[in-house]
Parts: sequence; structure tokens; C-alpha cells
Amino acid sequence: MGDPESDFNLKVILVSFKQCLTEDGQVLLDHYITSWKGLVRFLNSLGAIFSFISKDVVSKLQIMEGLRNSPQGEHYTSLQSMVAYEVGNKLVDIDRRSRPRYPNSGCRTVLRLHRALRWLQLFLEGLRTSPEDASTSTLCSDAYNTTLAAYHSWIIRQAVTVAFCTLPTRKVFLEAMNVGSSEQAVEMLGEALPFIENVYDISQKLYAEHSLLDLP
Ligand SMILES: CCCCCCCCCCCCC/C=C/[C@@H](O)[C@H](COP(=O)(O)O)NC(=O)CCCCCCCCCCCCCCC
Repeated sequence: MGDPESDFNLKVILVSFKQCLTEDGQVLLDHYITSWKGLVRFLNSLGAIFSFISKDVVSKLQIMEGLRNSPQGEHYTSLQSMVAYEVGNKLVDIDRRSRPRYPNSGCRTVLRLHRALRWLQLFLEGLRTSPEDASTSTLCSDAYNTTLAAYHSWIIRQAVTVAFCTLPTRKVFLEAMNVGSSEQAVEMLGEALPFIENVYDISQKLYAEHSLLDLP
């Protein structure tokens, strides 16, 4: 049996996104939730300053687990079946002007995680392709500003900016991925990032086809 600590590394988490996809392009929710739990564990290992972020992710994962374990759970097997069920039965708040009726719908909850996955993809790609002396906090906030920032209030953007400033240097960060030297971590990112990219692209297409990308 493997040592749980040495098994815990960013490669294992990124590769776990591969399990989310079936051959016919379904995104399996149980695996999606498990992969996100791995990311939360990694985020927690970076320090208490990120706990306001991980708490938000945990609460969203709890919503999804609640739906999955509910009597309607079979409709939450995949993102595709969830969208078909919630949209088909009008269980999603589409209109920003109306009073929210389904603030915990699966579609809007996954959308928040989905947008964050794009941030992660851009940030890790930035780390992978940047020079040795690149600033982690700049890479992180550049990725944030082109993805999540547009959806966050001023106060959250300020809190996030402060948290980014505490990030370690690129080398230390790459080593914290627990896959060996910083060079090995860069190599790992090249191999493993396509797994989250695939999940992101398929989810994005699904949400776009159903006009769900702006759910309030
Ligand atoms: C490595 C540093 C990690 C920095 C993470 C950057 C992302 C910043 C996200 C800030 C979220 C702030 C908390 C609250 C957010 C919510 O308001 C907001 C909207 O939700 P609502 O519509 O229900 O109100 N929630 C969200 O947008 C979801 C945010 C989810 C953020 C997930 C961050 C995942 C981090 C995984 C990190 C793994 C580290 C890997 C890097 C090597």
C-alpha cells in the first residue's frame, strides 16, 4: 500500500480529473466532486489565509453531494443529466431580475466551480511556461483577473489580492506540488494539465449550448 502523504501530490489530483470523463464525453459528478476535494486539500496545505476560499468550495461541494444523495440523485450522475433534469423541469434561476427560487441549483453551483477551474488552468499553465524568476502572485492575479474577478464583489477581490501576496516563490510553489524538483513539477504540469482542460472544455460547451454561462 502506498504512503498516503507521498501519494498526496498535485499530479494525483490533476490526473483524477481524467476519471471524470466517460468515453462518450459525459462529465461524471461523483468524480468531479472527488477531484475538487483533492484541490481543497491542496489549497488547505498552502496556509490558513486561503481558508475563506476553501470554505466556499466546500459549501458548494456539500450542495452537490446533497443533490447527488437526494431522492433525485440519479439525475445528478453527470453534468449532462443534471442540466437536462434541472433545465427541463425549470429548477434553475435563469433571469437575474426575478427573485431567486433555486439559489442552490446544481447548474449554478457547478458553474462557480467550473469558472474556478479555468482560473486554475490558466494559473498552472502560467507557472509551467514562465521563467524561473516569475512572480507567483503576479501569475496568480493575472489568471484571476481574466477569469473569476469579473464575477466577484470588490471586497472579495481585495481579500483575494491580499492572499495572493502571501504565495511563495515559483520554485517553492512548484516543489510544494510534491512531485520532486521544480523541473519535474513543470514536466508533470505539461502531462497532467490536459486532463483538466478536457473537463473544462466539455463543461463549457455544455453550458454554452444551454445558455447557462451567466446564471445568477
Ligand atoms: C494558489 C492560491 C489559490 C488562490 C485561489 C484563487 C481563486 C480565488 C477565488 C476566491 C473565492 C473567494 C470566496 C468566495 C467566493 C464566492 O463569492 C464565489 C461566488 O459564489 P456565490 O455565487 O455562491 O456567492 N465563489 C466562487 O467564485 C468559487 C470560487 C472557487 C475558488 C476555487 C479555488 C480553487 C483553488 C484550488 C487551488 C489548488 C491549488 C493548486 C495550485 C497549485
